[in-house]
Amino acid sequence: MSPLAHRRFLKMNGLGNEIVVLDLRGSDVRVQPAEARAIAADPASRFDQMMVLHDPVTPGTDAFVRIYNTDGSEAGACGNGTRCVAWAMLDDPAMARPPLGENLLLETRPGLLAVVRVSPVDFTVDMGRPRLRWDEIPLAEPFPDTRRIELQVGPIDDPVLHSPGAVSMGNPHAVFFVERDPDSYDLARVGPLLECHPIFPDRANISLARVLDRGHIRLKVWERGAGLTRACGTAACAALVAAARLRLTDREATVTLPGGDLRIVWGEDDHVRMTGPTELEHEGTFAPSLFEAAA
Ligand SMILES: N[C@@H](CCC[C@H](N)C(=O)O)C(=O)O
Repeated sequence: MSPLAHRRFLKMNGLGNEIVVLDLRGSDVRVQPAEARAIAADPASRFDQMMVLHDPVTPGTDAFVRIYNTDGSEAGACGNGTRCVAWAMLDDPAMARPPLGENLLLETRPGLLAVVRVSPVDFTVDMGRPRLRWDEIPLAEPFPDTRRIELQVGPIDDPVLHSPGAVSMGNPHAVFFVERDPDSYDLARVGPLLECHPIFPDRANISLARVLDRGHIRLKVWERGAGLTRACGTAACAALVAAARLRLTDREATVTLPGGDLRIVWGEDDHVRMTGPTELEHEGTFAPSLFEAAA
């Protein structure tokens, strides 16, 4: 039987980005990709990302968090999920471990994330420094300037999408700036092709960004390993960074996604901070039968 059978989980969302939080602290259980896919396929535990809590690795941190996409792949970062983890670790009766104050320090594969509570359900996450060098993103070939990389969709002399900014927020992002409403593009069709384009050796999250004014971006995201989602925190950070690098916006903006608004600030200390809400939907336990096909 899978060690995940009968485990309790929380189904949450961050602006409609579907998140499952699973606490594996105190055990050495690791989620296998097939188990993650089985959990995502069940309507009760459907997720865009599953945030799995493990015992802290670095002294002074509150937990080590592994992040799984719907397709079972692991992601280095998830902004909306990080806020949900913070809520769970502070407020869920089974996951909260006093004495935790109102702040947390979480660790993920790429680094540390400091989280500050700003209301009962809103959190600010310090998402760290954007990585902008081609080999850090990573891209498959050298681009001295990642503000606009050579990549286009459509006819060579009249592309539909072209020259995205490339940014890593702990995970790879390509941000295409568009003139029309992002909903008027068929992102469900071009997203999978761009996600797996050979220029992105680790695949990439693909965003369409329309700058409404210097403090406001409208964004739609095709997520690596998860598809179209209602919100993506790291994509919102990447879009603000890509836009500010091109002087299209200031270093602070509201990013409006299908699920709602995130406030993003790229500070003078080079750290990107994201503020947004969390919502608890329900809790549940994984039925053993969920994992039969995954065994
Ligand atoms: N929804 C997340 C980002 C999820 C990770 C992504 N699909 C990847 O593989 O990098 C967010 O809120 O940041």
